[in-house]
Amino acid sequence: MTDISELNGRGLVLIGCGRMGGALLDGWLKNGLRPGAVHVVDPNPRPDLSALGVAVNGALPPSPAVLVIAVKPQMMADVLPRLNVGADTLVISVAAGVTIAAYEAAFPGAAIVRTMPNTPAAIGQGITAIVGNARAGEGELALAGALMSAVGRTVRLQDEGQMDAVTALSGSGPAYVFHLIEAMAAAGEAEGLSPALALELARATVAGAGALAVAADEDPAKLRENVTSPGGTTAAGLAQLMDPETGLPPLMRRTIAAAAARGRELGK
Ligand SMILES: NC(=O)C1=CN([C@@H]2O[C@H](COP(=O)(O)OP(=O)(O)OC[C@H]3O[C@@H](n4cnc5c(N)ncnc54)[C@H](OP(=O)(O)O)[C@@H]3O)[C@@H](O)[C@H]2O)C=CC1
Ligand SMILES: O=C(O)[C@@H]1CCC=N1
Repeated sequence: MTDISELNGRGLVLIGCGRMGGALLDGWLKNGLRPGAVHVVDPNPRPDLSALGVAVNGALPPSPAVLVIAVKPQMMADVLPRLNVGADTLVISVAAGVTIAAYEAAFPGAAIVRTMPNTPAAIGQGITAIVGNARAGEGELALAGALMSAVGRTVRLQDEGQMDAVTALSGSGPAYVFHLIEAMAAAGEAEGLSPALALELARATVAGAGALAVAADEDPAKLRENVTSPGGTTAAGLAQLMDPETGLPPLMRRTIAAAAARGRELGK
């Protein structure tokens, strides 16, 4: 089954409808999941859910087709023991760090798919990495892929061991890019631009460069070279940014290593 509207029969339960769970839910509803087929559990649910026809904090179906877990990793010890799933319920997690083994302990025998989406999912431009346990066959992986494809691209991992690095790169990555926008705007202000103009230029530059990086045939290194005139302004800026000791590469190395290490800690 790879059409998410086919979930409309047995339904989907979403545990945690915050920033990530909410973005996923919006994508599913836009892509054929009936609101009446969705049950959300959340202590402070979004006010629009009931009006949409989504069941909120009511009795859960005993054997939904899919159970999606989108609470903070720190909540798992409290949340997982309260959940029951049917023999053929597919359990999908979006949580950082929490391992397939932890879900297998909570839901013995269940098909588990661990995923890592990111917040551009809110506009259908996310990227989600997907890996399943031994019980998750092609059908379950395809269903998880269909759900995540509703909010952007998907990639399958062969090895769950890659998930902390993926989380550090693409899961957390949007925050790094937003901080890049903040830092570029602040630097523009320091050079005399108004805050509004600096932010507009920084935002549009990152958006345009990101779109070009995806659309162009050339790789990012060639796109960078295309901007860089010998002896020009870009070369002067890049000499700072690409400094092997103080530039972006060692900083990004430390950034992603720290995020991946935190993912490993959250999984303990
Ligand atoms: N945000 C991101 O960029 C990404 C997040 N993730 C993962 O998604 C998960 C959720 O993160 P995020 O959406 O950012 O966090 P949020 O805090 O925005 O969402 C979590 C939601 O779960 C609710 N909640 C708390 N306790 C319970 C409970 N016992 N039962 C049901 N719901 C509960 C929270 O309610 P309340 O706020 O009232 O406590 C909140 O609405 C995390 O595991 C995170 O690792 C994955 C990829 C990217
Ligand atoms: O910060 C976090 O832990 C989550 C996981 C990836 C993005 N946000």
